[in-house]
Amino acid sequence: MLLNIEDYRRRTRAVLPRFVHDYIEGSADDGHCMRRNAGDLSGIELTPRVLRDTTRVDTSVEVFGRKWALPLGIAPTGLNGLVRPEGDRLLAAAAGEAGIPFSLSTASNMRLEDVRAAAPGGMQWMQLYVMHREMASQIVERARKDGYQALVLTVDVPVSGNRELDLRNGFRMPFRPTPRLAWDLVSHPRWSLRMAPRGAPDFANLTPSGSGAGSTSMQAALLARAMDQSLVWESLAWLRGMWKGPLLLKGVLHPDDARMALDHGIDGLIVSNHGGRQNDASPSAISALPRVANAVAGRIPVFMDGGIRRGGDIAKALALGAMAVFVGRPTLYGLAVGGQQGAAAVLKILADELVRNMTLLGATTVRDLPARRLAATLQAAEAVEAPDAMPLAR
Ligand SMILES: Cc1cc2nc3c(=O)[nH]c(=O)nc-3n(C[C@H](O)[C@H](O)[C@H](O)COP(=O)(O)O)c2cc1C
Repeated sequence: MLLNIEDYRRRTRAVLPRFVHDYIEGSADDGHCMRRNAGDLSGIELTPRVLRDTTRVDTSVEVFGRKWALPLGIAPTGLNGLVRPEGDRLLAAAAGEAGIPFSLSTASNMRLEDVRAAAPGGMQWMQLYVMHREMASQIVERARKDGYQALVLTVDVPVSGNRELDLRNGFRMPFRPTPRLAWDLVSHPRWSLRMAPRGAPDFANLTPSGSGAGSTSMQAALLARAMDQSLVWESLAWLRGMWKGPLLLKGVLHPDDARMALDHGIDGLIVSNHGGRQNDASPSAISALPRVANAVAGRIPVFMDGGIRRGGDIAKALALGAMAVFVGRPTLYGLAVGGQQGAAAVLKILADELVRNMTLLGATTVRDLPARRLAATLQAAEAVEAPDAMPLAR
């Protein structure tokens, strides 16, 4: 029975070849940071308030002038096409149906225009990796023309984290099957048959027009996450010159960096350690969240991702100052198990759990969730005081 995200996670192991499964599940070094994300979330307590009218529970939230049905979005993940053909489009459609945003990765396997066309009424954010400034400019320009609503600059990948599972599996781009990989494919015939008509997915946004896959060296550079390491705070003016809409930084954990972001006119922050895939010594996202939220003091919205596996985790993050959260792996599990429907089912599980949790907490809107009202116990956040109120969107 697929009752919860953990059920989907387990099923994923059976339906995907090992190298794809390990790519999703993998973390940096020894996985300490990834485990901290989950462990610190589990250590947070929210004390219910009783005898409140919870006949109607409203999970919606307004972000940058748009209404989200849930305080939840899909985080950018590269290589969704390895999980299912056209995985980017399927996830975007699932998010659109659920009334929540989808973030498209620079490392997507479909052209950003095609993803947008597949869910034109939906909310889509474009995630940016800067490998070459010229290429990044072209992606930003295309995203602007095509109506992407926010630009998310990922700042926690100056180099790739050490993903030893991928190395052991011989996973690289362009995809070249080794005997071991070939055996992996043969033992997962359904996945292989689904992939066969299109061949191995490649990165689809690396040429100016978005047609063709870009050079082999560019493909390899993106998989190796060979970023422009000269990107600094001052470089943000270059991005701002091209992008007038909401500009967010993803991967901020330190309160001083949050203050720097304010000084540089950033519109929103995503507190994230990349799902434990980058610096294994990073704090859990949930423990970093209240410090960042306090530093920002409601001036811009703060989001969070990393380890969200239950609706109750969403409530915890909102209690500690997030306006909304994102999930990375959970919707990939759904995609792996059941395509668009599977991703939709995962979102529904999280939504139903959130409604139940809010009801149990006596919270009828997301504004009832901030910590002081619920007497949250913040072991994970040490002595840092939880923010008083939800930050307001500008
Ligand atoms: C398979 C995979 C690929 C990812 N690719 C990207 C990416 O291309 N860009 C990015 O900013 N973050 C990427 N991330 C990080 C996610 O956006 C997000 O921060 C993380 O998955 C959240 O943790 P969770 O998986 O525990 O929900 C990726 C994560 C996974 C699991």
